[in-house]
Amino acid sequence: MSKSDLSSFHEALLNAKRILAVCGAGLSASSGIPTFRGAGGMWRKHNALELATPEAFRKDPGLVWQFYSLRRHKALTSSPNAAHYALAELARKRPPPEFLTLTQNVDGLSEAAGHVNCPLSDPLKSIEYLHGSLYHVRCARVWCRYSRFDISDPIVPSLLVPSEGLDGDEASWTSDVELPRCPQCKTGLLRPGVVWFGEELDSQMLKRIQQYIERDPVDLCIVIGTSGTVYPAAGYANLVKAQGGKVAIVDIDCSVRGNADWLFEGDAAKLIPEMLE
Ligand SMILES: CC(C)NC(=O)[C@H](Cc1c[nH]c2ccccc12)NC(=O)[C@H](CCCC/N=C(/NCCC(=O)O)S[C@H]1O[C@H](COP(=O)(O)OP(=O)(O)OC[C@H]2O[C@@H](n3cnc4c(N)ncnc43)[C@H](O)[C@@H]2O)[C@@H](O)[C@H]1O)NC(=O)OCc1ccccc1
Repeated sequence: MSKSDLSSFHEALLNAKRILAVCGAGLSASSGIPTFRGAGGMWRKHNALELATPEAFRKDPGLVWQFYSLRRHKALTSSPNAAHYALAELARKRPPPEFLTLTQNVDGLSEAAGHVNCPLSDPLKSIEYLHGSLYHVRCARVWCRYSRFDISDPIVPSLLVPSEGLDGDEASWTSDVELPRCPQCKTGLLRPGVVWFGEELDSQMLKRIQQYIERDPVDLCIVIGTSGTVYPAAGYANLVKAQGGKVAIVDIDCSVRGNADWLFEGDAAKLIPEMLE
């Protein structure tokens, strides 16, 4: 059986009682959302991964807010692709606890495709947002609990994304911009409600995922458009493999991908609908 044998994958999907999907930036790539490692992971001479840290925000909140204002603008003006819809469709056909999706993406495109958690099946989830959302903002002061859902674009006038976008010339952007402030404590800056490097993921969520994987063996793990370099997200497929479950990897470049039962090389937006039909 070749590793890209769709019929054996379909059979495994059909017979699977518990399925896990782990998604990364590659899932949203063909919706026009840049990946982290695409374009060398650089945004204006800054390493995107370095901007996603509490240290960067402490050092230059204006720069970090420009980075996130652009990503909010990009995500708000982008649409889900066929892979987002196919995953949402499978979630409807295989309600919790049959199918759980873990996404590292903060762009809201899975949600926009209707891939949402049904309150009736609480506390069981269809999808877990490992790294938060661009549309959830909260006070940066640890003792202030203020937060809100916010899709305004820009979130404050001075963070308007110049028409030529932020990748344009430096001049179009200054760092002493008027930043969004906390309306509750009046002293704190608001920050994007995403999990930055060095920050803990939501412990309740991590417990739910652990229970999902440990309660009954996961038969099939589908790893979609992720370089598998960021933890704990990158560890779940190996956990499934260690339990005797099977792993399928979908990536535009499978050349460096190791121990999987299936390797489907290509655009997730094209392959996922075929795999999940
Ligand atoms: C870099 C890495 C080594 N560092 C970590 O993992 C760290 C530290 C760490 C913890 N445990 C470890 C164990 C070992 C080593 C290090 C660690 N983890 C943390 O800090 C986590 C928090 C991590 C979350 C960070 N926040 C993000 N996002 C939100 C913000 C934001 O988005 O701005 S991570 C962010 O980057 C990651 C990017 O990875 P991908 O999504 O995979 O994207 P990438 O561009 O890399 O790859 C895209 C893939 O798609 C493919 N592709 C492209 N186009 C397509 C296409 N069209 N179709 C299909 N595939 C495609 C490409 O080929 C490629 O393979 C995503 O997770 C994304 O969410 N917190 C934590 O563990 O807390 C406790 C703790 C803390 C400290 C020390 C110990 C314990």
